[in-house]
Amino acid sequence: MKIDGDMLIGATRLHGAEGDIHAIDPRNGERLAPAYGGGGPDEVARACALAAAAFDAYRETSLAARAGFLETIAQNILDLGDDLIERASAETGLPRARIEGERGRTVGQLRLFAEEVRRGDWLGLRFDTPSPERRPAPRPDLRLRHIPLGPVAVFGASNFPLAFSAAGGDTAAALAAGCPVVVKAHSAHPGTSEMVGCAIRAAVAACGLPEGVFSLLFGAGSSMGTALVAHPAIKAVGFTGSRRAGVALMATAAARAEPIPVYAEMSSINPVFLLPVALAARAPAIAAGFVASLVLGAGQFCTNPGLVLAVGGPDLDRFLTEAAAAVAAAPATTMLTPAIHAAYDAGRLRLGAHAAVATLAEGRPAQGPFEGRPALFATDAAQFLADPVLQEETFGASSLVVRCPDVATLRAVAERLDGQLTATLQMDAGDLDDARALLPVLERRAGRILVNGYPTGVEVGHAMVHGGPFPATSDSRTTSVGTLAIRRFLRPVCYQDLPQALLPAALRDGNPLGLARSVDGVPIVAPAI
Ligand SMILES: NC(=O)C1=CN([C@@H]2O[C@H](COP(=O)(O)OP(=O)(O)OC[C@H]3O[C@@H](n4cnc5c(N)ncnc54)[C@H](OP(=O)(O)O)[C@@H]3O)[C@@H](O)[C@H]2O)C=CC1
Ligand SMILES: O=C(O)CCC(=O)C(=O)O
Repeated sequence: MKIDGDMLIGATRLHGAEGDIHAIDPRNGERLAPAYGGGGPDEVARACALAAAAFDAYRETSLAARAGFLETIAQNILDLGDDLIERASAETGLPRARIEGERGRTVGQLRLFAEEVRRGDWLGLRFDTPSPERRPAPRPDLRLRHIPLGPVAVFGASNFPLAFSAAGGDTAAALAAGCPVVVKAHSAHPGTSEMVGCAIRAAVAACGLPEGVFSLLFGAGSSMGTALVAHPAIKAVGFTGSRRAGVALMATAAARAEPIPVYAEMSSINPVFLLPVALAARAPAIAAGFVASLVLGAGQFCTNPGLVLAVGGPDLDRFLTEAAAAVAAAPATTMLTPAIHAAYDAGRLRLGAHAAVATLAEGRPAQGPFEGRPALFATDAAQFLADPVLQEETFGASSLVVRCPDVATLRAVAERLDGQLTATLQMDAGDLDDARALLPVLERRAGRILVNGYPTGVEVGHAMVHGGPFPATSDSRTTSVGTLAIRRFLRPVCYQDLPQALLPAALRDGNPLGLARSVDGVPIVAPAI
């Protein structure tokens, strides 16, 4: 597919005039054509006006039509074929197989949301039956459904050019909810974004939807991204990236005349707790699994295991020997962008130079210009607690092991951790009491708790939570992966004593759409239709 470097503002292609953006192939540092013209306030205003104009029509599309739209996007992405795989690989340095897997996840995610939309449970229909005879006051007829919030701004993530970008989880969830979407493409993969944007735009046209359902903008985050979040038509924001940018967007959203929710997924170091019985029984196997997770994708996952906590002693020493050997044997790997590589190297060198930190191993030296060397560091619990810098995310394949004198200290350290996306326990049956004591702490700290696995690799499903307390995310009540993510873009509306003719179909007597509902607090499953 030919790419032009244009923004997609509804059905119009437009080349921005606010400075050129070039993707860089991080495998060799070469600039990739074409140049993408950055947009400014005019393009933001145009995309937002179209999105606002599309909202009422789009949000009242039938569930079947909306699901069909999501499925058409999925098919159109697949139809981009190898061009998409090659471009995404060139723009990110991620290998083909990874991009192919990510495309499968992206398409699967859209299809899962299509099923979710059709089922309609997310409308959360509730009925309180009226009681005109009730004294002292009659009870009104109350009916509740959830409606979409309005146009959503989505920021593509550098580390998932497909699954967390133009047609990624935030876009899929917002479109499923009935919200038009304006994407601010990540400047690292504009070509991939344009291709996927075209696939969405073609689906908009094929499904007969208003053009403003989807727009794609290019431009600098700090100017155009900020203008997008500040625009009055935008009613919510989905973001995956750095804590700095996420916090800036939260501040912009909070300072608006009408503040709006920002769902930002930011930084997490994903602690892995090695409990004593498991460590004694299988230190080498745990080390092998841990290092595999650490170096996966050059460590460029927000679920990367950046912190390990264990009780010091010979069993931990065995783990460290094995893990250090595996890290030392691991190759340096191309990182997503020159800036991400530079930030990783700076973080790795800062940790290595920290007076309270020992360098246990570094991976093989870099061969290419933007390759990151894996690294493993160690400190002890007292030092870790004394310096908050040691809790900061080093985005890449770097991890810090914290030696604790006993299990009570392990728990005390857990109490002091920032909010996390995940917390992992390596445990055997003999660790159950320690695990039970840790669990309430981990529940307060993390969105997902795993046993005997590793945090990288997030399953897209109905029970997944990819979220957690700040700074893992800006709103711990939600998830950015899985069908529950649709809730971020909905709000409840109660209809009191409306005549049947005025009620939305989902709330009319006789359940004409055949949807699940609760009546006077009692759930009633959807009839099979
Ligand atoms: N938690 C996670 O999953 C991830 C964390 N990161 C962290 O982020 C670092 C940088 O990576 P990157 O992906 O570029 O992440 P950034 O957070 O820097 O950028 C993400 C998006 O936000 C935009 N942006 C940047 N600053 C602002 C701002 N002040 N106001 C509004 N929008 C802004 C960027 O625009 P522009 O296109 O102009 O850059 C980009 O579109 C990594 O080194 C890593 O530490 C990265 C990826 C994922
Ligand atoms: O590991 C995953 O599948 C998702 C991770 C993620 O959200 C991220 O790295 O930004």
